[in-house]
Amino acid sequence: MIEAVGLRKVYPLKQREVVALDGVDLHVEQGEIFGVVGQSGAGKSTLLRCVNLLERPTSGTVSVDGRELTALPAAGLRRARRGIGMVHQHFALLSSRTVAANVAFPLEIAGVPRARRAARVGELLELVGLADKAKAYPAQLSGGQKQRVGIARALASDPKVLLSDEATSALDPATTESILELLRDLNHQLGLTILLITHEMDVIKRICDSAAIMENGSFREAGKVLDLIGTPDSLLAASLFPLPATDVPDAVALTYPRSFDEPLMSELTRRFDVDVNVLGGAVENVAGTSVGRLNVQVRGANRGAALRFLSDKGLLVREAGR
Ligand SMILES: Nc1ncnc2c1ncn2[C@@H]1O[C@H](COP(=O)(O)OP(=O)(O)OP(=O)(O)O)[C@@H](O)[C@H]1O
Repeated sequence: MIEAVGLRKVYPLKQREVVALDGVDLHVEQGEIFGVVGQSGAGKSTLLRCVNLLERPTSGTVSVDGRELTALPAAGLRRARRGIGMVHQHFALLSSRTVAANVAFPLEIAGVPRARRAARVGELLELVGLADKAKAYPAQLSGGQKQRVGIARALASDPKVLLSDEATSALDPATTESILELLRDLNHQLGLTILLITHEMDVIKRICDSAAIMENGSFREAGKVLDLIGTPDSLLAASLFPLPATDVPDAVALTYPRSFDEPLMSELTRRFDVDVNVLGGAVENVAGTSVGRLNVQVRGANRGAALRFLSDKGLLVREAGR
């Protein structure tokens, strides 16, 4: 659905050049939520702006829904952009307009007649759970409600793709959760493809099907979240489930790349007569699967065979202690 190939963006400054994107290949499938995570300055916002061509890449191509945006003339690009909604970190609402008028704004610009506009705004406010706030002004809303208005406005032209620029960074944890849930619901209900940028690993854990870790203008790692977690030495797995360094003897770091029905640890102690002591870590539900990483001390004469058993079962096993 979104295909970017060899994206480079160089900002020429007076003294030097800033390479904000350094050869990014992005592949977002239809109907998935793809999260790009990275620290400040990694190039995330530049990437998002290059995807809808708010910013023209220095080189490389961008296609959305089969159309190469980088090859379109200005009028074609304006039309294509209607198929791409955008949600902003600080909501970007017009303070002098009511909630309904904010949501109607892109429809007015597109020349949609008044009656159709009103009906569509009603549907959109219903969709984001704000039907009772149509006449309120942005100043009368909470942060989460403002972001719901931002989302409704982004969906006004019925886009197939939604770009989210740190949509939850200005929100408290409970509100973040409810906005992420809304994005997940919209993704399911409307088949909406979502490309989001975030600096919060939790956002990736909560709602993303695929993810990329961005550093210095390029992707260090990209793919399906569950595949990446199951890849040995995955940076994403280590970032999603950080393990403290341990100097406990005979410790191993175990990665669970999928759910296991059987009680592996009790089977381990029974079959191999080893002592197992969980030192730390977490296993959590990601995309309906229990995945995570644990530091576990495994001691006993059959330790080697016990670890081989875990690896044969599909866990990733790494020596962690001395
Ligand atoms: N208009 C611009 N002119 C010059 N340099 C820019 C411009 N926009 C971004 N940059 C530089 O490009 C690099 C990437 O910036 P970008 O905003 O894309 O990163 P980011 O990962 O989104 O960071 P943040 O999370 O802080 O928004 C940074 O070094 C930034 O200073």
